[in-house]
Amino acid sequence: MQITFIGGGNMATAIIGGLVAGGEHHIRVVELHEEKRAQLQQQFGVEALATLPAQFAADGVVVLAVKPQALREVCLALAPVLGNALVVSIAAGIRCEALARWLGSERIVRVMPNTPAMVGKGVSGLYAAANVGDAERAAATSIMQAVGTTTWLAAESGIDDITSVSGSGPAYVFYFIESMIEGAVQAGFAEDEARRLVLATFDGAVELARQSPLPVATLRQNVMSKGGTTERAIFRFEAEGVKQAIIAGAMDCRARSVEMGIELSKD
Ligand SMILES: NC(=O)C1=CN([C@@H]2O[C@H](COP(=O)(O)OP(=O)(O)OC[C@H]3O[C@@H](n4cnc5c(N)ncnc54)[C@H](O)[C@@H]3O)[C@@H](O)[C@H]2O)C=CC1
Ligand SMILES: O=C(O)[C@@H]1CCC=N1
Repeated sequence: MQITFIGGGNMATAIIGGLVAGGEHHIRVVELHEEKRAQLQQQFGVEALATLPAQFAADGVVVLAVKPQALREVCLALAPVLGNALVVSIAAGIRCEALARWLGSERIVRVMPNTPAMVGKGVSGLYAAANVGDAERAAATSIMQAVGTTTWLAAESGIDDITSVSGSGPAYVFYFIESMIEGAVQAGFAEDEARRLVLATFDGAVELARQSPLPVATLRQNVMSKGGTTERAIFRFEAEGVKQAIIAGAMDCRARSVEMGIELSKD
């Protein structure tokens, strides 16, 4: 499969990294910045172009991986050369209706990936415009499965939902990790050791949650001895509204996805 990425930034790099590790595809990247082109070429051995190619293979897939604010311009430039290629947009917010209008094509799949794709542990939500066929859906699934797990969403609004969970979720987790590292440093550990301990704690806790038949809340309660140390920490989190803040943050994230769709699809 010929896969052309438009935009070679953070998310494209994560997906390309996963695809290259899995082998087999012909990958091209169109990227404005020379430094990033050189980096992509050197790191992954992919073809890196400064401008859009003149044509795409009939079974080609174009992955739109620029910021949502740049998408309209990119689509308008792409329209005359797109031919029959399938378009996979990973941009947050922008609806199929706007993409179809700009591209003059309805062969569109929206995907909400996440950066752990870089290490083969991505989570991607997929949604296809109404008249996208099974072969195109299978092509999009196979690209995203090369870098992690996939789930098809029945409604386009599911993309807003999953953005607030797995799309943006790695940042929530990194925020928690950062906070625990800062706590460990305050407790007296050197930065390196703090990082190692916190990451191992996350690894262990996630693996336990994965393997255990118990609800996550029970696993938490099992750490909290009555009158003990953990209880003191969790009581503080509850008093400070940490859980409510995380839930509210995720809801704000979802609302921003809806808002971006409206804001950036007008023209
Ligand atoms: N970073 C993340 O965790 C996730 C990002 N996304 C979506 O992925 C898209 C890209 O996000 P990031 O990779 O974080 O942004 P980024 O800013 O790292 O990458 C965008 C790249 O596109 C390039 N670019 C801009 N205009 C271009 C043009 N006309 N032609 C070719 N290249 C052009 C830029 O030079 C930049 O390297 C966004 O639409 C975002 O909503 C989706 C899921 C997760
Ligand atoms: O923050 C953003 O807008 C993008 C979409 C999901 C993750 N990063």
